[in-house]
Amino acid sequence: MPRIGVVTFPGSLDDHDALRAVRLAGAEAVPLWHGSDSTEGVDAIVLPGGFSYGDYLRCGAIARFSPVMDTVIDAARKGMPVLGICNGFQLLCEAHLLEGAMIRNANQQFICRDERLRVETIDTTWTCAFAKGDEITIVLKNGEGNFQASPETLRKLEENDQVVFRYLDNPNGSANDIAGITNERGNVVGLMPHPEHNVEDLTSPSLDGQKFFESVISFLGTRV
Ligand SMILES: NC(=O)CC[C@H](N)C(=O)O
Repeated sequence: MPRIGVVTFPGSLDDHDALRAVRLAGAEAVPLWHGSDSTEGVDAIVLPGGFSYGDYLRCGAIARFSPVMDTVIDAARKGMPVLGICNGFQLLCEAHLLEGAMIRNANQQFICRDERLRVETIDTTWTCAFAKGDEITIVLKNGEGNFQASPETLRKLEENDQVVFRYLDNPNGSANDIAGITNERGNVVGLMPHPEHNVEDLTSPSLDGQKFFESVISFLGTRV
């Protein structure tokens, strides 16, 4: 059974939902602590949503220096699947595992609502169970979800097929309607909406989040 770690930082909020989503998808969920420099031999890592270090400086700017991040960065560079959800996506940008940065939502408000997204590429470890062009519903909830990057970086992301999700109805001013991106290798994915909240009928209008976790489990199963 694949082992998927979820890191808890001071101020993480959605680590328990991420652990539950991993378990429901059929993998072993391994809690990881930000202060440890070990990732306990896991096969993949989720950086969850929340308010690490109270969002001081910029969201994710302090958590990026947690001891565990050196190990996460090293593993990601060697190809380990890493998923950053919301605060986790902000953290991946701060750690330079993904390009671009998040600023305040264009309306200066915290936005919490279901979002329609289009899956733009399935060539990643976290989206291979989708079909290209799938339209899915995933909940969004953040204050700094407005993705921005230089014109050169945006061009590169588009040309290399590194835009993974786009908003159908851009809620926050993100450049090119970008809701999520990947690195060149396709093993590191970050997105602002929260797939771990869309895995159960009881609490969600869609189960579209399940496929993120099924994707990585199927990817890990094909790897020797
Ligand atoms: N849901 C989250 O992960 C929130 C991320 C961050 N604290 C923000 O408000 O933008």
